[in-house]
Amino acid sequence: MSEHPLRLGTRRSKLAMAQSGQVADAVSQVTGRPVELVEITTYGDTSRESLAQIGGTGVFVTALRDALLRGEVDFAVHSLKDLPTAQPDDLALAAVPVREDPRDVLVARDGLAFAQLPDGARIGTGSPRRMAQLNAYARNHGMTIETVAIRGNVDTRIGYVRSGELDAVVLAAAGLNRIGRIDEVTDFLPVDTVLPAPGQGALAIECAADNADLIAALGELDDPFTRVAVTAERSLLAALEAGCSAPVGAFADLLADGQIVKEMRLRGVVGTTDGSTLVQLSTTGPVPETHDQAMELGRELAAEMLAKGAAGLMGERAL
Ligand SMILES: NCc1[nH]cc(CCC(=O)O)c1CC(=O)O
Repeated sequence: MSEHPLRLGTRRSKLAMAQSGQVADAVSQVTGRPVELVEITTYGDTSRESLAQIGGTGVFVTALRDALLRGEVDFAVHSLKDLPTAQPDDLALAAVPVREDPRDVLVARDGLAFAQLPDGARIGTGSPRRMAQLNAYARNHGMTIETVAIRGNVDTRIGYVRSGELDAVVLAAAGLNRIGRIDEVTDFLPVDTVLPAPGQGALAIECAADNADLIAALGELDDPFTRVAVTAERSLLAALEAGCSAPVGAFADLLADGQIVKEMRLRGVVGTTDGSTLVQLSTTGPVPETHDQAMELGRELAAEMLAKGAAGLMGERAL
């Protein structure tokens, strides 16, 4: 391949720079070419409006995609959970690298775990999905908590705890891992308590659909299992006709019998943000071998959830 560096378009937030830097290293290993980071500012980075007001996390993605399509950069790295479920024809999802910790975590004052929070504890999160599941858990365990809508980068969010304004905030483990702050976690929330966002913990490496050489080179970083798992999770989200700011959680994992992987399980949840109603279901089937099979698993679970009233619980996107 030629000598000129590959240009990786990235947002300039700490999280984006960290994950782009890690992927840049991996890409230059597999391609033998240097990779340079090209910083791109997105509307979501400068706006103080809430995510729902500016149209969801898709705003973070659009500016990077525009730069790709204009040929200003060769590829981009996204947090998969921020990617809209519809893949544009002119862009290729060249690789989904192996997923890291998909869980949500608590960063609380005084090292407190979730179960140790006092009555009336104020917990910050901007995510209706997290609110719905935390409030449902509290209701079912005789706790009273107050979920408080916040947004901002990781520093800002953890800052609310350090300043004493909130008792705790909820964040994704993967993000804290990538920026080297995982030691500030005071509780890892099991996926049985809080199902993560579809695709949480996974990255997406995207480039122009007509760049076959680059697609092939980046494909070295693809993890086929992560890809089918997140495909099923995102298919569920799409079939519920929900966006990335909807109160929808989904997680696909493997069920093994000893060392032998038997099946894939897909779990999904939708709920009201106050936690008074949750529709939570799971389905299990053969590990999908194709994109279409993974899509089908997501659609099947969505149909069952819709039959149980899921559609009526998704009107809360404004939170
Ligand atoms: N909502 C923004 C966002 N997008 C991706 C991550 C974390 C990394 C990931 O889930 O892959 C975060 C931060 C968070 O939710 O705490």
